Amino acid sequence: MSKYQSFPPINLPDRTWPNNTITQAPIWCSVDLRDGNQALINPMGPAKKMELFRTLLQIGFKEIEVGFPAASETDFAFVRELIENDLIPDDVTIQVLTQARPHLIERTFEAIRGAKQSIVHLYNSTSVLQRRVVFSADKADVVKIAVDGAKLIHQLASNVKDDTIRYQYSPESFTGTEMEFAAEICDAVCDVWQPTVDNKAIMNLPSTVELSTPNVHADQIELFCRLFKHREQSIISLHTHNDRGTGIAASELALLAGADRVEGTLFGNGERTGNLDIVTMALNMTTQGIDSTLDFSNIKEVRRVAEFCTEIKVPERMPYAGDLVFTAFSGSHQDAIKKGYDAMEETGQDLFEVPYLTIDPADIGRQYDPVIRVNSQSGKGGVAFLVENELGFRLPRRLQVAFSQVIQKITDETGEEIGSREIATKFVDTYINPSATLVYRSHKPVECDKENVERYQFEFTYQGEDHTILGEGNGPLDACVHVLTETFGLHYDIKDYNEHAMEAGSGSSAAAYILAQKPNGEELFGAGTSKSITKASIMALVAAINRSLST
Ligand SMILES: CC(=O)SCCNC(=O)CCNC(=O)[C@H](O)C(C)(C)COP(=O)(O)OP(=O)(O)OC[C@H]1O[C@@H](n2cnc3c(N)ncnc32)[C@H](O)[C@@H]1OP(=O)(O)O
Ligand SMILES: CC(C)C(=O)C(=O)O
Repeated sequence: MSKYQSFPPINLPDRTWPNNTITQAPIWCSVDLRDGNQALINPMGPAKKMELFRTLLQIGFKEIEVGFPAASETDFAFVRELIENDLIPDDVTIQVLTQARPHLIERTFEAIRGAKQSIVHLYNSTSVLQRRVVFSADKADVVKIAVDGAKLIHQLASNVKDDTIRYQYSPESFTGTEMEFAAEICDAVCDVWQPTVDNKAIMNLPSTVELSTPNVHADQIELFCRLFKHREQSIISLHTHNDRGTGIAASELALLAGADRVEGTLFGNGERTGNLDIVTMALNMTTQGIDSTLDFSNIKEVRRVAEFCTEIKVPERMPYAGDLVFTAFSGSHQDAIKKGYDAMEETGQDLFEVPYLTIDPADIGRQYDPVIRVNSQSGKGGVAFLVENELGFRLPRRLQVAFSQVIQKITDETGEEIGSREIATKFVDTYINPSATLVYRSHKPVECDKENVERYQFEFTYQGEDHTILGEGNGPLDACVHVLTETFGLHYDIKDYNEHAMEAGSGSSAAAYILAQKPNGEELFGAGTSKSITKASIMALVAAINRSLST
């Protein structure tokens, strides 16, 4: 016999879940303060618990498992503090976990005394393996543990006035349990609790350990729902762990299979490989146009609190929240992202359609500017994107190509990433303010009696000497070209010209780009920016000439 064996498939040829789609958010329950906390090297103290609780409220959780109060004094005191200081909003229900042992159940009820509404969460393990090696119990013994626990809970709850207590049962290690037995034990618990359609019990079906592919998990949920007699009177809840790295997929498919509720934690903290990551699952819904009901519009703050409370860092590649997930280094990605943003701006469309991005980073409080970073693997698109972001210049295509070669040379030499500020500075130094032999001071129109000819008076400083010169042409730029050729012997033709208005607030109203050509065929770009488009274009021409003079 080999050391490992494959997980047996579920015999469900008429499964329906593959034809379903997720159309609405489930009921979410955060278990950060319980399952998340019990898995920490340093479990949270009261202050951290309170900070995390407040953050969970801000995110919008309406059900929060606040601890295992019978297991620890810290948890007990925390639950008391929430209740006694009236810190639980009216629309939020706290949940507390207990084993099916009388002294623990009794202590749990002491903890929740006075709560406006609470969920008492009873669990015992039901899997084949745990029955054999942990409890040395047969099925009947395991059902008895659950039923005895359920009876005591029912009895203690009936002493609490106003019916403020709801019931939850978890056949822990559900995924390693025979589905017939899981349904049998849940039905036995429900026979005690007598849930109704208006007052449902929660049946939480934990993938305590993730044992199979997500489709098998979905089969298990669908089959359970068929076998379970109290389906109509129950909320079916999921609690996936991530041992195979597919906890989110398992929960998503299990929603298709009929589940109503999902337990999980922020960024997937929890035992071993962690619980289901609610942030990712919720934002996956957002990207499908579904209102997740949770607010992650400031994901950086959620991450800060989670990292502080758990002392665990969110990895760089973590969906939505990781430092690098809105960053494209490679050229073709950068090019496509830039084109995507440009196309959206041009069409003014609402639908977010940018290649390589599933969500608008701004929707979760992240910024556009780190979307693209540049290293030796980058191309013109990324460089141009950053120049536009930093300076507002929309470079013509040929200038994008030319400038990306300038940057490529730097990144090849250093072997490192180059920041957007550094790129912007390089652009300005190269194309706007190269070292100046020729300085443009001013120009103004003067009278001219020739037909179709304009005359201008220019002021230049050339090689340190000031000059006031008259020039003629079909416009100021043409007149300038003539003046520079005739007065200083600077013979340049204008091969290409582009201009655009700058974004409001940039301080300049226009940008101009000129590709100037020397008689020997050499071509040089220059750029200029000014409130006057004419000035911007003369400055661009002068910048191109200065570049040629300095090489
Ligand atoms: C999958 C999950 O995450 S479940 C939640 C797990 N969380 C925790 O365990 C964190 C807090 N736990 C604790 O502080 C402790 O385990 C306590 C206080 C709950 C119990 O402590 P102890 O009484 O020392 O028992 P211990 O932790 O060793 O538990 C094992 C005993 O509980 C029994 N047991 C375990 N789970 C259950 C259950 N759900 N219902 C009834 N009995 C149970 C076991 O059979 C075993 O009994 P035995 O000692 O007669 O063999
Ligand atoms: C108590 C249950 C829900 C649990 O934490 C698990 O099975 O992982």
